[in-house]
Amino acid sequence: MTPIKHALTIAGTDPTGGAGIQADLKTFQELHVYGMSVLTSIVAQNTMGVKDIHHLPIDFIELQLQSVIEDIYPHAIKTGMIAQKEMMALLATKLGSLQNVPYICDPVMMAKNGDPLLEKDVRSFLRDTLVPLATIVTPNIAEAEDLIDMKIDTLEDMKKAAERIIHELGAKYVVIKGGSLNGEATDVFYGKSREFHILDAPRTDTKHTHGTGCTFSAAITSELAKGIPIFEAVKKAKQFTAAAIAHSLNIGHGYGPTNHWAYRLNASSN
Ligand SMILES: Nc1ncnc2c1ncn2[C@@H]1O[C@H](COP(=O)(O)OP(=O)(O)O)[C@@H](O)[C@H]1O
Ligand SMILES: Cc1ncc(COP(=O)(O)O)c(N)n1
Repeated sequence: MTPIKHALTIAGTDPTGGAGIQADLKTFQELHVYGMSVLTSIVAQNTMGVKDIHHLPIDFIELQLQSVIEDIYPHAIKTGMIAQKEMMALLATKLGSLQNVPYICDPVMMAKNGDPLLEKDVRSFLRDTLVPLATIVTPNIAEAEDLIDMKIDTLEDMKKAAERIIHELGAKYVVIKGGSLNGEATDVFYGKSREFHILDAPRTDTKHTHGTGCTFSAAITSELAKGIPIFEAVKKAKQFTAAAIAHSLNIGHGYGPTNHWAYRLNASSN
């Protein structure tokens, strides 16, 4: 029997189930990894936007993390919405002390409608604390622009930004997600081997992309938990997310959620 792999997400919540912790757990389950979660912030949000955010006390985040680690040791860990400097400092200490656990840093900054999940003044702290520890960091265009303070309009810009994220900020690998640029849905993968890989998928003409970034990074986390090599993990995550967007559910009144079970249905019909 294949041994069970466990993945942990440390992130904020989305009560409508499309993004944040909820999207991560659905993705882990679909990719046959046992999912665990540590909550950082409880977010009153839906597909239309963010109404309010309640941050959990630092001691309580630490206690949740300790409760998981001492009992069911994760094979991979991702962070999503980490909104306060104190949270970043705690997680940098804790994640820095874990040996050989792949760490996927999704530098979440805002919801799909543009509402902030992370205030501007703490973004540089994220860049300096968590990003350098990452096995892979997964910014979208706006997040990459923020991390290295440069405008990104073209594929060439994405490649330059990827180089700077690796060589200046210190993550091992990066995938910059091009979902918000025009044309195909093109992402750029780059890392310590200094090779670029361009990941293309046809763009689905839809506004229902709430939670795509969370889903993508959670899928990478699942594959790394299974011990899959990093570029293979990113390719699988791209396919998983593309299927989830292509078969999005058309529910809610704003930027609707993706379909986390679409990849499974596609796979079983092939
Ligand atoms: N309309 C779309 N059609 C197909 N793929 C998409 C679309 N929008 C985003 N993607 C893909 O979904 C993944 C998540 O990207 P993106 O939506 O840019 O992240 P975020 O949610 O962090 O803004 C990337 O692989 C991106 O290329
Ligand atoms: C708690 C939380 N985390 C992240 C996102 C962004 O999601 P995405 O960029 O995947 O649409 C969100 N809306 N809420």
